[in-house]
Order: sequence, then C-alpha cells, then structure tokens
Amino acid sequence: MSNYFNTLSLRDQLTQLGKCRFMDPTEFSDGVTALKGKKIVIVGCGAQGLNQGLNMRDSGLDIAYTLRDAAIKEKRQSYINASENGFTVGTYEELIPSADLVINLTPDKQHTQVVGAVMPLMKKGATLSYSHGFNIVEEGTKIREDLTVIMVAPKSPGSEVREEYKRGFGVPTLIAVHPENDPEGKGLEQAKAYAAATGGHKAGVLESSFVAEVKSDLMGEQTILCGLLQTGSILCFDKMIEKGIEPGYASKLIQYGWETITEGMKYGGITNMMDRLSNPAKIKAFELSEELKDIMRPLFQKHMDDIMTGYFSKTMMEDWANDDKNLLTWRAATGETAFEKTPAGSDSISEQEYYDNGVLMVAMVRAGVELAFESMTESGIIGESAYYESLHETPLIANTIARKKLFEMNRVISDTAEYGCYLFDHACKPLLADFMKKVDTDVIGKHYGEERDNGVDNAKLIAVNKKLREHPVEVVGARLRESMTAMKPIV
Ligand SMILES: NC(=O)C1=CN([C@@H]2O[C@H](COP(=O)(O)OP(=O)(O)OC[C@H]3O[C@@H](n4cnc5c(N)ncnc54)[C@H](OP(=O)(O)O)[C@@H]3O)[C@@H](O)[C@H]2O)C=CC1
Ligand SMILES: CC(=O)[C@](C)(O)C(=O)O
Ligand SMILES: [Mg+2]
Ligand SMILES: [Mg+2]
Repeated sequence: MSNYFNTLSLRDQLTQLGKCRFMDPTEFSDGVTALKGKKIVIVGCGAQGLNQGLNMRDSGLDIAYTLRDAAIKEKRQSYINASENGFTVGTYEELIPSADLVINLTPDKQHTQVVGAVMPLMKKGATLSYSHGFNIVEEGTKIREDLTVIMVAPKSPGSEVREEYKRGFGVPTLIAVHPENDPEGKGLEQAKAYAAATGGHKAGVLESSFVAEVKSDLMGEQTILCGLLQTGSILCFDKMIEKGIEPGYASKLIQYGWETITEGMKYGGITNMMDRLSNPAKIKAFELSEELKDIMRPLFQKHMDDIMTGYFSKTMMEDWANDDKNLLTWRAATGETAFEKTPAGSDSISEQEYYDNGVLMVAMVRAGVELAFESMTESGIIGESAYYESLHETPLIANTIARKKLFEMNRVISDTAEYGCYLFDHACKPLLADFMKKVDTDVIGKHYGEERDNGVDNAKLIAVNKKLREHPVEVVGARLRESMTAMKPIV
C-alpha cells in the first residue's frame, strides 16, 4: 500500500482538499431514517467508539460492539465500557457477517490489521465507516469493491461528543464518501443519518472528503488544539513558579483557564475572547500574539507541509513499527512536568479573573487559532473546515484539560493526535525560549494593568479591534455560529 494522496494528480489533490460544503440543516430532515432498523456494529469501544455508540443508541439506532478476542476474554476496559452500558458485545465472527454498517473506531495504528480481519467477514454490499481518513489516505488501504466506504468525523474529543449531545447540542462533523467505494450510491444518505445520530447536525456538518479531513485534522490536532495548549500550559506554569506565584494558584489558573477563556471564543470568536479583557490588556494581548505569530509561523507551516507530503505519517508509522517507543517515552515525560505534578489549589478564581490574570494565555490562543487557520487555508483547505478544526474545537480540547490536565487530554485524544502534539511541543518550547525570558507576571498570574487606569490610545485600540474582527476566521466563524442555535454554555 502507498500514500493515496501522493498517487493523485495535483488537480485531483486540490479538488479533494477543497471538497467542503456546509450542509443546510434542512438536509437532515430525515434524521436517522437511512440507518433505522439496520444492524450497526462498532469495532472498538474507546474514546470515540463508546461515546458515538451511546449517542447513536439514544437516537434510536441498533448498536452492538465487536471487540478482539483478548478484550473479551480478559474483560478489558473496552469490554467493560460496552457491557456496563448494556450493549451486546461479540466477536468479529459473531457480529460482522450480519452487520449492515461496520464502524471502525480502533486506533489508526491498528486499522490495516483490523480492516484485514473484518473485511472478509462483511456481507456483500455492507458499509464500512471511519472517523478519520488516515487508513484510506495516508496508508492507501484498498477496500472490497462491493462495499461502501464512508467517514463521519467528529471535530471533537470523544468525551465531548457525548457531553455536547447530552446538552442537546452536538459537535461539528465532517462526512465523506470514499470516491473509490460507493457502488450503490447510498454512502451520503448513510453518512448523513450517522451524523444526525451523533448530534453532529446540530453543530454543523460539512460534506467533505477523506483527504480534506485527514490533512486538516492532523494539522489542527498537532498545532493549536493539542500541541500549543500543551506547550502553553508548561511554559506559563514554569514562568509563574519562576516568578514566585503560589504553585496551587498557578496550576489552577492554567488547568481551568484554557476552558474559561476559550469558552468566550466558542460563543463570539476571537473577538469576544479579546473583548473580555480590559482595553489595555487587549492591546497587550494583541501585541504579544503578533510576536508569537511571527515566531511560530514557520513551525505551523512546517507541520502543514509535513502533513501534506506524507512525511509526518511516515515518521509516525516508523514509531508504530518500533512499538510506539517515542509515543510512550514522550507520554511519560509529559507526566513528569511540574504542571502535571502540581495539584490545582483551592483558591477561588472568578470567571473574569481567568482573563485578567491570563493575558498571555489569551495571546497564545489567538496566535494559535489564527496561525492554524492561515496555514490550513494557504494549503488548500477550505475556511469552514479550518474553522471547525481550529477555533471551534479548541474549547472542546480545553474541557479535557480542565478535567485532569494534560493527562486527560492525551488520554482522550487519539494516539495519532498525541504523537503529533508531542512533536509540536518539543519544537515549540525552544522556539519560544527567548520570548518567555521577557515574560513577567503582569501577563500571567497577576491582574494586568490593575495598578493604573484604563486609558488607551484610541487610534491604537481602533486598529487592534479592526485587525481582530477582520481576520477570515472571524468572518467564516460568525456565519457558522449562526446555525449553532442549540449551543449551550459549559462554563
Ligand atoms: N480520540 C478522539 O477524540 C478522536 C478519534 N478519532 C478517530 O477515531 C478512531 C478511534 O480512535 P479512539 O477512539 O481515540 O481510539 P481508542 O484508542 O480510544 O480506542 C480504541 C479501541 O480499539 C480497540 N483496539 C485497539 N487495538 C485493537 C486491535 N488491534 N484490534 C481490535 N480492536 C483494537 C481498543 O480496545 P482493546 O485494546 O481493549 O481491544 C479500544 O476499544 C481513530 O481513527 C481516531 O483517529 C477521530 C476524532 C477524534
Ligand atoms: C479529538 C480530535 O479531533 C483529534 C484531536 O483529532 C483526535 O483525537 O484525533
Ligand atoms: Mg480531530
Ligand atoms: Mg485526530
């Protein structure tokens, strides 16, 4: 097998990268009908598997789980996840042959082996589904011609797929039908019904492609969503400790700060997040983020380039072949950081204080979201897709850090995302070393500008506001958020 994307002509690469149609909510008026009464079997019951299955069953679909023999025999966590939630659990041989839809929610590293095991058992004309395009695009796996291949990819960690559904909302979702596998022309209707069953249609669905999803998803997760939140957590915490801020306070400000400040962004874009600062703090955050953008832009572009050429996938698959040596080493090292090892203190921190005392964190979020959006759209990914993958998903990832710091984030996201997060973190920390030397507690840990009045230069404030509001991520975001009528507050 070889990288499918690299076998395409530039014309076809651009066509598939550019496939991105925002679907009108009325297109989901049939709800789950296309899958009602169908036998749906999910392979794997982990972060996505369990949470998608719970939503789909609550939406009225017939869901069962098939796990590898060892998981059943040893009653592993995945077996417990499925059985304790009342689902039927069976072996491949027991459940796959009668399945109309087989949903592969195993780790990307396992896809070739899993698909090789389940595909021979699938009945003629069944459908195989993924939630990430890696196996089809980066590995070039070929699927039996009579099978339909679809993708329903939540732009969210598995835990928040369920949490947003329980709030009566959902998470933005990309759906796709693999052009090489749609023999009966039923793929799109099934993908729509599947997306509706997870609640995705309430947040927004893009009719996309396997190529567009995988290239944007890898970029978002490696940079703004996981990489920069990890780097920012560690650098901001270490700076506060260096400057004498009480460790418990510093830990709490970061652990819950990302969730708080990005919740403001989820509702009203970067503009609203920045507007929550005082005028002097907003100008300071703007200046810091402009500097951060200049420093980090080459790194964001390198990640995008390495994803587009397949170089990232090649290096990650070398680690797969080496028993995940790097992934496991980097995971252990993250657990040893001072931020991870310092419990959040008991200080009460008001919602506004997270903004006032976290100006640097606000600056990092603005810089990261804009850079990720710019790097993606400059490389052929369409703005709506880049928005979901950068701005909207950042608060969903931040929710995981609020639960149990970087440990929880790296546990819930995919191993693929975790690997890319560490790559970015290892490169970004030294890149920001000189920048961080100039940072003091006025922008992280203490209330910015408390000691002076709120006066600012009007011309400068007008210019800052204009720059923030006119960024393309704000323009496309305002349009997409109009359809998020069921969005509920988390903080
Ligand atoms: N995590 C996330 O938030 C997101 C993930 N995705 C995609 O969803 C897919 C699933 O990812 P995720 O939910 O993180 O995966 P997890 O690692 O959380 O869960 C994987 C599941 O697969 C099982 N599994 C592992 N190895 C094998 C194997 N060789 N054969 C059969 N089953 C196996 C595991 O059970 P056991 O080991 O007990 O057998 C576990 O139940 C991936 O394609 C990922 O890219 C997409 C969006 C977000
Ligand atoms: C949660 C999600 O969307 C990620 C980061 O892409 C993943 O876990 O792969
Ligand atoms: Mg993702
Ligand atoms: Mg991913």
